[in-house]
Amino acid sequence: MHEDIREVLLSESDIQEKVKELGARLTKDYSGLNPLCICVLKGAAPFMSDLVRAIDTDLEMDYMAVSSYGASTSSSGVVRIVKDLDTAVEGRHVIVVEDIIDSGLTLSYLLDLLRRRNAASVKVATLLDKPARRTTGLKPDYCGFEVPDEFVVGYGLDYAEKYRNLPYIGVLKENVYSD
Ligand SMILES: O=P(O)(O)OC[C@H]1O[C@H](OP(=O)(O)OP(=O)(O)O)[C@H](O)[C@@H]1O
Ligand SMILES: Nc1nc2[nH]cnc2c(=O)[nH]1
Repeated sequence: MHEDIREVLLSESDIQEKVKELGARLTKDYSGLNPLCICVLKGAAPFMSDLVRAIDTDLEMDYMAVSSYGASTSSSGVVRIVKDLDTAVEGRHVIVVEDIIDSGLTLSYLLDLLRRRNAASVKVATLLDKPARRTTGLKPDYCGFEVPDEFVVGYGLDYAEKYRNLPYIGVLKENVYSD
């Protein structure tokens, strides 16, 4: 799989250092609040699992899976819940954990839903932000890195379900898409 990568944008140590930094900020901001960290499957799973271990205060974890209809490398904005939360969010301080915000459509839908369920607060922690493609006014509260307008893979992010287990973030060679 490494041979399919044209360029590494963020190395494993870049990512791990940033995760520690975000964890320290979240520890400070959420101490005593017992936040509910919601991982948006599947892409955010590696980030969630590293991030929660960098947060040094009580928290709970839950998982949600949504699917957006559309082409494999872009989001259509139509979102369907594939797996809902097991936890009631009413009155909870929620942190939505994402791997990437691109158009922002997936997250806009989720934030609306969590607010309608009367969460006490809803904030967003994302590893990557691709602001060039935003079609909503959404801005993450905690963000690891801004990335250019390119399709990235690794550390949870896939192309056709591959590359999620790369420990770094990279861009694929052109021929991978045509194969
Ligand atoms: O800002 P948007 O344009 O809505 O795109 C961002 C969403 O796209 C990716 O998920 P994807 O639908 O690829 O599912 P996956 O996490 O299971 O790979 C990513 O994990 C975000 O949830
Ligand atoms: N793998 C991957 N999924 C995405 N979903 C939205 N943007 C991206 C991206 O750049 N890479």
